[in-house]
Amino acid sequence: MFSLFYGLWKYMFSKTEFHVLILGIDKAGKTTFLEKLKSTYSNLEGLPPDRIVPTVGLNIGRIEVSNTKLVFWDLGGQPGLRSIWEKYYEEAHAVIYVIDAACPSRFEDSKSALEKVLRNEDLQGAPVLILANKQQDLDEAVSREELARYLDLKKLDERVYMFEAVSAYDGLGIKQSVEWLVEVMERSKRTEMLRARAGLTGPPA
Ligand SMILES: Nc1nc2c(ncn2[C@@H]2O[C@H](COP(=O)(O)OP(=O)(O)OP(=O)(O)O)[C@@H](O)[C@H]2O)c(=O)[nH]1
Ligand SMILES: [Mg+2]
Repeated sequence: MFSLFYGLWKYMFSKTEFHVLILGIDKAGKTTFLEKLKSTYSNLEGLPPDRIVPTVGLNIGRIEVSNTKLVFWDLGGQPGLRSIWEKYYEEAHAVIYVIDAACPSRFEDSKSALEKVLRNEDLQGAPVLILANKQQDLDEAVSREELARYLDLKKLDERVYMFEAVSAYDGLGIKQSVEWLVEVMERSKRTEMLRARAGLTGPPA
């Protein structure tokens, strides 16, 4: 009986917490993006870009958006570190994949790393937010449309995804991207599955 009421209480009153993985090859701008996110959604000043160093371990960022808690896991994208990504897949509600839109010489590496992420069974059903970063402040950045064509995003039909142009420096595109992410995570089958696995099932009918 107690566990029934406890389950009900937990379902009704605990704030949902979503885990979002930030992936992408090195220098894409993942950590800069996370710091901008933190300063956009909290009173905390994010680290300025000139104090951000390449990620070797894990950076964690927490924000709250419309009563929903988001925990971001930002991992290093250097080739030797990418094998660590998959250790976080099972617990992730969604993925943000960051691409440096101003560096065409690395598009191929970025595309194949993205395809590998999308193929992984442990991320089945996870919504994916693909971000073309450095979009506004660098003239050499390719357009959102051109990058979408290169990535061949049309073939992602079965996946819940959004492709957005952002700038981690000035915040372009950040709010609409995060709002989309919260909305899709709230009603995704993946969230239901992770909730059930954590014992947070809904109240009995
Ligand atoms: N112009 C411009 N530069 C950016 C932007 N975002 C990031 N950068 C720069 O890109 C470089 C890499 O940024 P990081 O945030 O360290 O990249 P990362 O993806 O976290 O890299 P790893 O931790 O090595 O995987 C830094 O020099 C940043 O200042 C942006 O929106 N515009
Ligand atoms: Mg980093």
